Amino acid sequence: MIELQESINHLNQSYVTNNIGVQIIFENISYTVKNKNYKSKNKSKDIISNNDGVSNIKNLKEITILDNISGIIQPGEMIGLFGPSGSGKSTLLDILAKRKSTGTISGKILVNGKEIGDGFKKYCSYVTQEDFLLQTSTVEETLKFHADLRLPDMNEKDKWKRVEQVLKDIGLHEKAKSKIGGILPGGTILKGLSGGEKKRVSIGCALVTNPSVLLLDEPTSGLDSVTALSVMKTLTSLTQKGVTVVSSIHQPNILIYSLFHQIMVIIKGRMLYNGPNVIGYFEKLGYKLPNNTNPADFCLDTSVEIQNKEDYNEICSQWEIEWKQSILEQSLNQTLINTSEIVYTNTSIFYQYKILMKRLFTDFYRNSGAFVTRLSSGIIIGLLFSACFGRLHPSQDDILKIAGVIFFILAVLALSPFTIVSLFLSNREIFNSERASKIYHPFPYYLSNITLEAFILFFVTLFITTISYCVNHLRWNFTSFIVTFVVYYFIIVCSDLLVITLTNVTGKSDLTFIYGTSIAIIYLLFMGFLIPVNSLPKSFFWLHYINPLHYGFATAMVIQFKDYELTCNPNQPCLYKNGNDFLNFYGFQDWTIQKGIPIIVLWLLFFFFCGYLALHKLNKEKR
Ligand SMILES: Nc1ncnc2c1ncn2[C@@H]1O[C@H](COP(=O)(O)OP(=O)(O)OP(=O)(O)O)[C@@H](O)[C@H]1O
Repeated sequence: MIELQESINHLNQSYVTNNIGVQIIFENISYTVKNKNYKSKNKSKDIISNNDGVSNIKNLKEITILDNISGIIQPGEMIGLFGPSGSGKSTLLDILAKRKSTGTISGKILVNGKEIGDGFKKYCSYVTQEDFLLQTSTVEETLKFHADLRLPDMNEKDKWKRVEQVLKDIGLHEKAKSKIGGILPGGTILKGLSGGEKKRVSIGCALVTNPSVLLLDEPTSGLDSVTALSVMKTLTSLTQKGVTVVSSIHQPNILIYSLFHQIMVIIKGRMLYNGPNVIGYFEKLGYKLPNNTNPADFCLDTSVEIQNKEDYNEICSQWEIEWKQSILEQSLNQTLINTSEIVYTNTSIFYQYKILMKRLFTDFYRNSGAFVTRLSSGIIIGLLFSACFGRLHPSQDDILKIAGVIFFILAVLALSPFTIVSLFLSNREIFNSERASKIYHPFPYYLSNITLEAFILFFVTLFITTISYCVNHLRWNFTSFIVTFVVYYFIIVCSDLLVITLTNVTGKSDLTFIYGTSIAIIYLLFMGFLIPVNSLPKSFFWLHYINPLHYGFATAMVIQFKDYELTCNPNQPCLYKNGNDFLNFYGFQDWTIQKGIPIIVLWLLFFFFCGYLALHKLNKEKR
């Protein structure tokens, strides 16, 4: 008993040197999801009415994906989860890892005899089928990132020791300083690790907490047989240290098959077999392994054959009775550590922000091409249009051109953030995967991204404003310049946040462009330059109220024209004797900087929260 308590204490201190043995028993697990194709007019036909599979499914309100599935996973064993495609392997792994965010789950999961608790996250890790890794990070940085966020109680030195140990465990000690590599947002290819090595890094990320249970969804998919074997051998070496490994797998070769201590076979959401001798069981059912046949292939072929039989449900029910009577009874009597005492602690939001900021700036530095492109396009556009307008004078001839410069700068600032759509979408997959692992809260992630964006936009705006001021000779004094810069900066950040919101809402670049450009066109049209607000048709008048660009334009115009002396040409009619007359024409005579800037800040805050809500609530990966 004392030994068991010591193990728990070790685990609660996070830096575990020995794995606790973890047994998982799941009993009568069912998982149903709402049928999106369900037609309400078919409500009365919930009962299957004909033999056409598609129309039958349409008649069902709910689809059962797992149906009363039970099984046992013993400590320190390697379990292979077999079954035809779509049988429910990934669903079962998701449920065991507590990662299902949709549907209804019923049944019981016992970890060492006790109901699964929150501490499970501390000693269970999950490796998804796809590798979601930041391309520009090195192997050791990737592992350290996970160590920083998953081992809150450990000091820096011990975290590095842990990273070293994991590098050895996954056999990538030599590649510690290599970049992950892959296609960067924007299309540049960064040379890095092979597919097998990336998979090892994904496994390594799961291993930093020294988990006692490792769940893997098809860790060998997309790998050649040699690499697949080497990955599976790495997993086997973990079981020798006491880790329980559960892995779904498609058609492993005989060498990989022989590494499994136990096999679970699922067909159509039901458990067909769970134990060490699947071949013997199939023989009992009348299916004999032919000579020179890979047992894994035989296993899959047989399970497909059984699932196509009309009585497959009875065969599964028969197995369940057998399993409950023989295996379950014995397993319930084992003495195991009470894992319900293990607590899971998260790192603080500030610490998460710091770690995410560090990774983001390293990524930014290493992939600064996107930044240079954004900056240079800002400079080129600024130079081009400033040169077109040329040097402007406070005269009747140039007054409209000065307003045109202000309008054009705001239009450029409103449209330029569309360049970030692909960057946000590519990082979203990594975010979704890390969020599912619950290693950080979405808020510090969002805030760190906005911080970086604000940093980049600062320079873009500074260049455009300075170029325009210098070339076009706008009203010059230091305060005017600074206030104009602040207005422009807030407007570009507003547009950026709007694009981020749309990206998070739609999740697709084409939709973001369609909605974004439509909004931008409306904003530009009702900004107050092309049609002064007091000339707007009554039915559209309200549109300028919900237009941050209008407030930006009005404020920038006031900075430029309030009490501005204008010269008149004696040979031409003098339309505006001074800047105030011109502001009057646009309906900005009562507008002030003190009114404009707070309203723009409120818009900024509004888009900031919209962007966050879209990321937090609408961007959830539905599993
Ligand atoms: N949330 C969900 N909503 C609707 N259908 C779902 C949901 N989750 C899973 N399914 C369906 O349940 C079935 C089982 O899916 P699952 O991914 O678990 O199968 P699998 O055995 O892992 O398949 P594969 O080997 O091809 O990856 C599939 O038909 C899948 O489309």
